[in-house]
Amino acid sequence: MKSCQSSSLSAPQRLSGAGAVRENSKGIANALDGGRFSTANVQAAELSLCRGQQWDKEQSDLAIPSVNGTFLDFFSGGLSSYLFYIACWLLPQRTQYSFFFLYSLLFPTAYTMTKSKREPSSRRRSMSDPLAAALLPPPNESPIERELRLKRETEARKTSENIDEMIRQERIQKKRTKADVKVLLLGQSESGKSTTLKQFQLVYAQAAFRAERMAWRTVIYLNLVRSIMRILEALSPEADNVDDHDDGDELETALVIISSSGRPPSALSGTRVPNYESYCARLAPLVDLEDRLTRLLSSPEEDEPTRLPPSPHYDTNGFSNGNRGAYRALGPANGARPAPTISIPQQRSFSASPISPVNGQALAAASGSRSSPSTSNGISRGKEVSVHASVPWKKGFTFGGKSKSPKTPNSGEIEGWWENPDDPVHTLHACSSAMQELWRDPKVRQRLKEKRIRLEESSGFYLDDISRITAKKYFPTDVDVLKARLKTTGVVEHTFTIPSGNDQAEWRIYDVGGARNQRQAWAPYFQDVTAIIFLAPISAFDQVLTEDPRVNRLEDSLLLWRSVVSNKLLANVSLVLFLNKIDLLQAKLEAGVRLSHHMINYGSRPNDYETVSNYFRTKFGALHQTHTPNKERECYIHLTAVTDTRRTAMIISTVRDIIIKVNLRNMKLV
Ligand SMILES: Nc1nc2c(ncn2[C@@H]2O[C@H](COP(=O)(O)OP(=O)(O)OP(=O)(O)O)[C@@H](O)[C@H]2O)c(=O)[nH]1
Ligand SMILES: [Mg+2]
Repeated sequence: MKSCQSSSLSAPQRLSGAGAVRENSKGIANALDGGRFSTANVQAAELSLCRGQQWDKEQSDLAIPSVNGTFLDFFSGGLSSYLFYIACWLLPQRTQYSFFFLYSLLFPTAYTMTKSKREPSSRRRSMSDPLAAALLPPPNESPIERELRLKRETEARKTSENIDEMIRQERIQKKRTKADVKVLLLGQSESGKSTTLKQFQLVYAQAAFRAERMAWRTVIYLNLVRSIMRILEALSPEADNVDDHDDGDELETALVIISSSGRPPSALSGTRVPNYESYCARLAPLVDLEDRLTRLLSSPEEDEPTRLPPSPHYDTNGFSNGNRGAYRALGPANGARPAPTISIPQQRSFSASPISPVNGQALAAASGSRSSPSTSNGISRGKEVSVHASVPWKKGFTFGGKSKSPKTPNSGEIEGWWENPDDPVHTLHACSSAMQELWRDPKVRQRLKEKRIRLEESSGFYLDDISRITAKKYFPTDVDVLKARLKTTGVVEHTFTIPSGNDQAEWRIYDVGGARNQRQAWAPYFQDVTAIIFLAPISAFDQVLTEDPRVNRLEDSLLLWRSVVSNKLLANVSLVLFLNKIDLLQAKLEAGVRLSHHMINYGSRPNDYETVSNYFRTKFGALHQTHTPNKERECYIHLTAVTDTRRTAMIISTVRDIIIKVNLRNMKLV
């Protein structure tokens, strides 16, 4: 009866579910004599197993009913034991325990009824209590036997306690090594949160990342088309008569960069682009294509940017109102997590005048649409189009379902799309040379410069790669996917299995929408969070918020950072700060944009990258020092350009080690 020997049972064996119980019941069955399966036998053996005692067959001889007894004896003892035995084999572990519990409640009554004729009352009572039955001293026990028995019992108790302690320790150890890590990516819109998440995918879920590359083709096409549309819009003579910031919701942050002093005079009467109308005519098919790509990525019913519930008064600390940025922090009234959505910012259409006779219809749909909110085919212009994350937009981009080729076995990507006449690549391919001419045209560049439009800072910038991207067999590279811009709304959870010492841990990373109307969705995710990676795009010191063109983006980042570091709910959460977009910062400073023009406090310090980046590091670090409710907490600051794959992979590895270390330390304290 090997399994009854507690010392030979390791803790995992004892915890290993139905198998262990079956093994035990087999041992019990073997121990029973000549088919004398009885309630007390089984109970005593099972209990001695549970208590870590050597099951003593002699104990089972304590007036056990047998199949040779009366019918009632058989029913209460024999039949029920059979039932128990069968249940041990058939039922899952949890059910076995319930069954065993019920069984011991029901049958002892019948059993004691049958035995009452033969047993003294004390024994009867004890037999109705399985534990007492198992521990009952033999009748006529001598003092020496008693002493031995008590010694045995003490040893058994000690063994049992040791096993319990082993189990407890194993549980703690398991929790430590397999601990779930929960990371929140926070920061304003376009700070680089989703790009950081893609970098995590590239490092820890490369196969899945690569398998999805094809789906990003649609987003990349849309990003490119929108860049072209923006240029045409900027060149439009009508655009000069309209204030660029009349409706902040419709602008993308990085597109139009206007200093606090307002529109430069050259923007109003500047360089004329003689080929403007010709460009409009040649690029007119892109108007429809833009709508089509937007539709492809959108949920049919969705025309609201977000479906977040109204924000209640949830704020306690942090997320205080900034002087200009009203941060209400907050979560849904019932604490429920809002449904995640992804949005693609829709752009204004350009205006062409006069309408080309060739492409007049397409252009007509686009022209004058500043005043008309929708196109001929019903898509709202100037409004963000949203797609719920539940919409499987990444799957099966067959563009009309006509792609006859199957998916490749390894990557799941669609083959032979270029043979499908409905594929958007054909329209792009046809417009490719016009797009390249437009982007290379020195007059166009001059006009954009006059209007202080720096498209190269804009998200989804693919204008230097037009010929590659519009090629019929274009296949997005990793970097293309990293650069693709798809605005997040709501909160999207991603799970990774990440090496952690000799083991692996499950990481849940939450990518949130960073626009102001999205921030109310963050708070419900603060609970149990292990670490926050906060992204502050420090290149944005001369830019304004899309949501509120009166607010400087860097100021918004600083206020948001202060709200996070001062939040008491997050007092014990590890903080990692990415001062992001340093590549753009460097380019901007080299182009002569002065930080002191936008941050008066910067004073007369040198305008070089080293000094500026150190200034930001100190400024953000000092905010943490001053406002953190936990003075022990360290804040880890990195200067990043999260579109740089190699560098970011190294930073992610460092961040992972930090988070694991801090997490382990915190758990030991718990
Ligand atoms: N050049 C450069 N571009 C970056 C960097 N980080 C992000 N981007 C680009 O900036 C754009 C916005 O980045 P996202 O990751 O979508 O921003 P987000 O924080 O998720 O924005 P929301 O979803 O609106 O909250 C993308 O097109 C990125 O490719 C960077 O360090 N350098
Ligand atoms: Mg995002």
